[in-house]
This record gives sequence, C-alpha cells and structure tokens, in this order.
Amino acid sequence: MSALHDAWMSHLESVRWFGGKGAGASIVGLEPVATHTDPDAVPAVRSEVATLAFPDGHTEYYHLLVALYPESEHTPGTVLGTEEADGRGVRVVDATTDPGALAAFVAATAPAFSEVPVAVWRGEQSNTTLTLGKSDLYKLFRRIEPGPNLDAEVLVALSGDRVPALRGRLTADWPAGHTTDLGIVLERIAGAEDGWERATAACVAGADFRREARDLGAALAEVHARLADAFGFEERSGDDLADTMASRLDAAAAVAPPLAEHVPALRSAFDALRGHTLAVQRVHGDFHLGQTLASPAGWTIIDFEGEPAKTAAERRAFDSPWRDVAGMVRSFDYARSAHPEPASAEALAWADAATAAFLDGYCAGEPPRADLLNGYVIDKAVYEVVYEIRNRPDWVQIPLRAVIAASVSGPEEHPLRRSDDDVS
Ligand SMILES: Nc1ncnc2c1ncn2[C@@H]1O[C@H](COP(=O)(O)OP(=O)(O)O)[C@@H](O)[C@H]1O
Ligand SMILES: O=P(O)(O)O[C@H]1O[C@H](CO)[C@@H](O[C@H]2O[C@H](CO)[C@@H](O)[C@H](O)[C@H]2O)[C@H](O)[C@H]1O
Repeated sequence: MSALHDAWMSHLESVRWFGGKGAGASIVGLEPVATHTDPDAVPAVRSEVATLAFPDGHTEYYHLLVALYPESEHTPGTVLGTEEADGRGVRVVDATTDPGALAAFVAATAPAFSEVPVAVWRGEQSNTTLTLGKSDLYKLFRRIEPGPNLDAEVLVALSGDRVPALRGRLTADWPAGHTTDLGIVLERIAGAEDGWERATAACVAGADFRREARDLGAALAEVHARLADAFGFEERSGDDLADTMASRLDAAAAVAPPLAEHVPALRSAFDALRGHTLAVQRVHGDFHLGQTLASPAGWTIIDFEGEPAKTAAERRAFDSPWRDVAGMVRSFDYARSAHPEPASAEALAWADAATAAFLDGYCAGEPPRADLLNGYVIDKAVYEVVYEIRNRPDWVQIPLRAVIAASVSGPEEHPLRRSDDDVS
C-alpha cells in the first residue's frame, strides 16, 4: 500500500460521509476516472475512484474529488501527499476542502453556475453537497457502484414536482463499459424544512400534525403513481414476499440477539401474505421523515437511493409501494421519541393521529391493505433494530419496542394498535 493510499484511508476515517468507519478497510486502488479541468490548470481537478477492501472480503468504491497543485505552489485545503507526474512532484488535495478547486470544478462541469458562490453544505451524511448560490445544489455521490445512480434515475424520470428538478448529471466512463454517476446538480427547494425536524417539533409541542401528514400521504401516492408510469410494474407472489421477509428476519436475528425470541411470532405475521398476489414497482425504498422536505410549495420527497446497506441491484428491484407507506408509519413512531415522555398518552395519541391521517391521505379515504402494511411495518422495524445496533445503539429501544409489540399482539392485530407500549 502506498503512502497516498494510507493518507486517504486515514482521511476517510475522519470524514462524516465515509460509511465504513472502524471496519479495518484499506485502499487497494486509486484510479483517476474523469479529468474536469485542463490537466495543466492550477489547480487541476479530477475525480478518482478509491477501491476499498474490507476484512470480511467485500469491496466498496468511493468517489474522491481531487485537486492537484505543483509542489512549487501554495496549496490550500487538506493535503494527502504527493505523486509524480511527468517527472515533477504534484501535491494531492481533497478538493472539497479547497474553495478555489471547488469553484474551478463547478465552472468546468456546470458552467451555468460558474458565477454563483460555491460552498460545502454542512450537515450532510452519506454524500457531499455543494450549495450553488441560493437555488441549486451539487450533490457529489460518495459510495458509488458501477452504472446509474438510483436517485438520478428517478429524478430524470419524474422531472420535478414533488421531487427536486434535476439540472445536470456528472458521469464517468468507469469501469470499462459502464457509465457511472458521480454527482447531480439539482433544485434546492426554497424555504425547505426537514420533515423530521418539522414532525418532531410538532410532537414536542403537542401540535396537530394531521393536515401535514395527510398531505404527505397524498404526495407519496402521487409519486408512486408516477414511478409506476415511468418504470412499469409487475406482479409478485405473496408467498415469495413472505419467504423473503422471513429470511431477512433470520439474518437480522443472527446479528441482533434481542430479536431471536420474537422470530416465531413475527414469521407468522408474514404468513398473512401467503396465497395473495401483489403489484410491485419502483419505490423509494427507505422512506422516512428525514427524506421529506416541507416547504411553502408542499411536500417534496428526496433521496431515492433505498436502504444504504443493500446493493444497487437490490435497491433497484421492484417492491410493493406498501414498503414506503410502512417506512413512514415507522417514522411517526420514531418521532414520538423526541417527546419528553415518549410512552405518554399524549405522545402516543400524536403518533397515532399522524399515522391515521397519513394513511388516509395515501389511500384517499379507502382502508389500507392491513396485511401488507403489517408485514412491511414489521420488516422495517426488524431492519431498524439492526441499523440502530450498528449505528446508534442508544436508539435501539425505539424499533425494538415495535417488534415486541407486534410479537406480543399477534398477526391479526395492526402493529400500531399498541395496548402494551411500555415493554422494555
Ligand atoms: N433539494 C433539496 N433542497 C433543499 N434541501 C435539501 C435538498 N436535498 C437535500 N436537502 C437537505 O439535505 C439533507 C441531506 O440530504 P440527503 O439527500 O438525504 O443527503 P445524503 O444522501 O447525503 O444523506 C436533507 O435532510 C435536507 O435537509
Ligand atoms: O437516511 P438514510 O437513507 O441514510 O437512512 C438510514 O438512516 C436513517 C436515520 O438517519 C434511518 O431512519 C431511522 O431513523 C429515523 C430517525 O432518525 C426515523 O425517522 C426512521 O423511521 C428510522 O427508520 C433509516 O432506517 C436508515 O436506512
């Protein structure tokens, strides 16, 4: 491993967007995949793909934006080391820490925005976003897989309205024979407030959230209909789905010991899906309040990339729209954790009212498909137990409480009809 590999690896361990922290990964390749500026420019800016090998044998690819400076020049930003080019030493810098390099990158790859101020947006999680003035964003994808990015695909297909408008796409011919998205330029929703912030503030204040929740349900239904128009739909057997959920449950129980005793009861909830056929289509895949923006224009849905731990092929696979409905049902349950007394009658009533209004908005007044909703809510809560153990162990009681309630109440009970909320 070269000194540059080591330096990038320590840098990755320190940045917020790197999802493999502490797992003992090492960089086994650094490959330039796109040169954005003139290679002789100072700085020259290019995209590289870092190939990371993990001790368990799996490989991940990360997109790095790199600025290159002659050794004789003053070098701003985080310097990773030097490399040789045409017999001269060149300093290698993380371009997202270098305002001059970012301006050069934007001028080269999104020339319509070359005159607007560029800054790195703080508070990002799994990617890096640049603000382009007040009305646009440049989202640099970090963990990439060969081929199109799921979010970019959906934004192209839906072309604005309830989703941000797509202004441009940054791609690379990498690996050979593939065109891979490295970033997108998109509309910055004016006056947007994160849906999680909006909902938790309402829960804490005891404020009525039913109108917003109903509108959110209607917005999701509209987006689902447009996704089905754009990508089509298929039929899937309920037996197949029940088997898939049961094997996900088994895999989760193997890494999350508190799930083990609930496996038989939860499996029987999935059995309600057997003997049915359901329509499957492209969905959001990881729909929760943090993937919604409330603004004067209504609700906008963002980040159609699915659950982070799945492969791109798994995230692109058709699924039932009830997966997304269930995701939001779980999110309202999470939101009450912001309440000073999450198990109080007031907090429960808030979450139940928001959930009922959301379902009403989604189903346009018709009753929801209880068997599918029930199965997907449990499937999601099981996923969340594993997610929280790995990422936020202090939060694991939130989904575990839902798993226990579903296990105790049995398959015929709707998981939200919580008679027994104070199980610990
Ligand atoms: N188009 C947008 N307009 C306004 N704010 C946005 C937009 N997209 C994302 N955001 C804000 O940035 C946050 C992170 O965005 P997200 O796409 O979920 O990033 P990541 O994929 O890195 O997790 C969101 O929760 C939201 O607050
Ligand atoms: O936003 P991501 O696609 O990275 O989703 C992952 O992280 C989410 C947390 O940020 C996680 O969502 C869970 O916590 C939320 C509150 O922080 C809650 O609203 C969601 O309902 C709950 O699932 C998500 O599961 C995970 O995939």
